[in-house]
Amino acid sequence: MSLLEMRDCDVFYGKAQALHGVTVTVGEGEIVSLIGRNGAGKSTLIKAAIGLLPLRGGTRLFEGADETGRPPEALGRMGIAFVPENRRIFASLSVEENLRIATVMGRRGAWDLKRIYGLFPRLQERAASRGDTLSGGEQQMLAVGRGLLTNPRLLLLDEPTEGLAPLIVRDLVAAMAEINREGVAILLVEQNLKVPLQLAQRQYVIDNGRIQWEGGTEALLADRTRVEAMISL
Ligand SMILES: Nc1ncnc2c1ncn2[C@@H]1O[C@H](COP(=O)(O)OP(=O)(O)OP(=O)(O)O)[C@@H](O)[C@H]1O
Repeated sequence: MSLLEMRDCDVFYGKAQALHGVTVTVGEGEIVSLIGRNGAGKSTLIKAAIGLLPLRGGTRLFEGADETGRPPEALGRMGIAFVPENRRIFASLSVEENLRIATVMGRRGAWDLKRIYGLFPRLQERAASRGDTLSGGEQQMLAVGRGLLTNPRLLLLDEPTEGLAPLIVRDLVAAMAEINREGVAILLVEQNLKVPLQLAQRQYVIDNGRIQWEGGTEALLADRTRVEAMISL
């Protein structure tokens, strides 16, 4: 049974249809990528998955239970954490304060402050620094750390490596692999194949609001030229 299943989803903005019968599943403990260029429908799917946008057709299932109408407020209890593209860091709070307020949301479990600092030593070094003094990479680490402190079973990451230097991306990729080894499933949204090919077991390519390609990572490598054409700008 899938942890998350978005089945045959239709989503509209007013009269404009942004998703057409999209099906995406994430199994327990899996890393799955959703890849597509600007405007392909990635954010729309994530917003529908967390209940911010209603489905006009289709269903949203979590562990097989129909959660189609569940509001985003229920996410933490369902065991889903969402790390948005803009990272949502509190600028005037310190790193540690940003982390501590996340612990009041969601569920109690194995992820605590000490383990977040173990995963991202850089955050411990910067524990007393204000959110608005962090580099892009540090902000992303903090955003992921905050998500983990809700002890999710599924982490939704919207373009986590966008605009970051290669060395920082390498650290984040290692951290995501470690998070997954601890049993957390990840839905990774990206605009290119680089990180998905390193991390994910299964891949979906979306364009024009439709899933255009899906398969395992080996199959993606074999079909790389065709897939690159689907996501090039
Ligand atoms: N609030 C909105 N109102 C109307 N149309 C929207 C709205 N948000 C997105 N769209 C449209 O829906 C389609 C899908 O957009 P979406 O933001 O999901 O793409 P995306 O793949 O996430 O792109 P990006 O990488 O830029 O975030 C696009 O055609 C976009 O113009």
